[in-house]
Amino acid sequence: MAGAGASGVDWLRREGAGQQSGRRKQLAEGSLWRFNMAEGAETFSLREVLVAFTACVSEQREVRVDPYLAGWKGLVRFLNCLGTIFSFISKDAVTKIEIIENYRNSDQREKYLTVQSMVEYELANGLVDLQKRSDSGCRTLLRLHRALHWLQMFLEGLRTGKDNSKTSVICSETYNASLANYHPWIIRKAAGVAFCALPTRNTFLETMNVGTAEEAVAMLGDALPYICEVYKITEELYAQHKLLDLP
Ligand SMILES: CCCCCCCCCCCCC/C=C/[C@@H](O)[C@H](COP(=O)(O)O)NC(=O)CCCCCCCCCCCCCCC
Repeated sequence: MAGAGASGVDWLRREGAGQQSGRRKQLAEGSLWRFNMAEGAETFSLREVLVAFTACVSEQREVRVDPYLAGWKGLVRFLNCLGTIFSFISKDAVTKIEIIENYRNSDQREKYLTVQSMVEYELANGLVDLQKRSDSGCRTLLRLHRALHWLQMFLEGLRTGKDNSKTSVICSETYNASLANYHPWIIRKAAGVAFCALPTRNTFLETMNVGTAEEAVAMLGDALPYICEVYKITEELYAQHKLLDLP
């Protein structure tokens, strides 16, 4: 993939974005993700999150659900480290992650192995409500998918920002340009207040537990193309099936 690995940081190739290694096959099957997530409970490392997203896209360009959820779980852990002011956001993300995880643990788990198989299965079986809010996998994942767009822009803003830039400004600008369009006034207001509690860019990058701010920036540069790819494939799939406006 263009861009990935170009900076000479080889953690991505080692960890998941390289060839179809034995470990990647395990990742594809999902077992390792569930194991890791149970083990890794309290700590946060950006590396773990980014590795999860780099392992999402299969050779057939399908988006694997388990690493997708593992990536989000890691982000939620990070959000929890930032303080209770963010709990209303992490609670919502957890609810959505759990809805999809429950499908992955149900009798129909194989149908939810990839986003493509989930869409096909739910549409073919009339499980997607086009008129009103439901707990379908398609509708739930769409909320995370929209948030992934924000994440992509936010991480890019952090990566390219100046040393002394304000994380709160990067966060609110990217939020206003993406996710805010789907949120009512009250949520936008609460989010705006929470953003004010964010530390400066360099402190924020150091909180990611991957070394210095420069090392975190290099890692973001390596991983972002993979996050963009996950977003793009999902966006195209949802557009093709006219699912982008699910209530
Ligand atoms: C770094 C600071 C993180 C700021 C997070 C920015 C995103 C702000 C999202 C505000 C969401 C507020 C909570 C409620 C949302 C729901 O109304 C709304 C609609 O749901 P519904 O249709 O079921 O009613 N839900 C959503 O849009 C899904 C939101 C999911 C947000 C997950 C955000 C996780 C953020 C992780 C941050 C990690 C920072 C990156 C570091 C490497």
